[in-house]
Amino acid sequence: MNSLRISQLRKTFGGLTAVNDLSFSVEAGEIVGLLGPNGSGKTTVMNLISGALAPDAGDIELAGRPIAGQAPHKVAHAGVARTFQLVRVLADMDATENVVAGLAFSREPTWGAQATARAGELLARVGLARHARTLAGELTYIDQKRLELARALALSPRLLLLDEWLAGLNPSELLEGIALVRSLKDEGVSIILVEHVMDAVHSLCDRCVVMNAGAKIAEGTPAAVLSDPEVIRAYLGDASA
Ligand SMILES: Nc1ncnc2c1ncn2[C@@H]1O[C@H](COP(=O)(O)OP(=O)(O)OP(=O)(O)O)[C@@H](O)[C@H]1O
Repeated sequence: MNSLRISQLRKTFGGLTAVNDLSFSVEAGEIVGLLGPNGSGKTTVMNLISGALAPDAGDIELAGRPIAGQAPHKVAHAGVARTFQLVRVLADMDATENVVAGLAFSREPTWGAQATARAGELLARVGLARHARTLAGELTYIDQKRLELARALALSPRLLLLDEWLAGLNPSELLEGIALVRSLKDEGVSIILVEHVMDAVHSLCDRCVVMNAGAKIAEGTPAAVLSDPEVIRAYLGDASA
């Protein structure tokens, strides 16, 4: 049971309410798109789920266990892994070592030859087999994104948080990326996708939650929410601001 339940989640920064009584859930093997204009609170929600930030109020439960306000390593052990909007890799270590570092922090840590072999499998999975010994800092931007995903998968996540992971890919890389994300869903991983690439949202998301100014303004299938007048107004208002 990989489901995530978020209820009445709230986070303020000084006088600004970045997340305003937000509630939604993600079922096992479901991909939920978290959408909204710039500054609507999406990354803050990801930070609250992963433990990078503690909420001011509200509950977050993963597979029935409360995780809100716990330290990031505890949340990771509970089964939450993430990629970042701005890629974070260990630049002076090679791709294999980056993934081995992830494996050391997983729920069932592995080291040595077993970890190296597992890292090789994960690198192959994300299309990086030929760069196993390339320094992470020397990888292209796209390959660093792949590496970050391999490291997230090293945690054997129940829930994967993808923050604009498909942004900046060329059309063929995008198709590969979409197929990869879909294969994770097929394995039962629950996924929250923060994404501005609408082709990806349409083809991957079972459901979308749309935020504006910290609050949920719509929830439903990609087609339904993206034709919702309030959603269109929120995006156009943002674009013309
Ligand atoms: N650490 C922080 N301190 C103060 N304000 C913050 C902090 N983090 C986010 N905010 C503010 O909270 C609001 C929501 O920001 P957030 O980054 O969550 O939005 P977003 O929807 O992810 O935006 P984008 O699509 O541009 O990444 C913004 O007004 C932002 O300036």
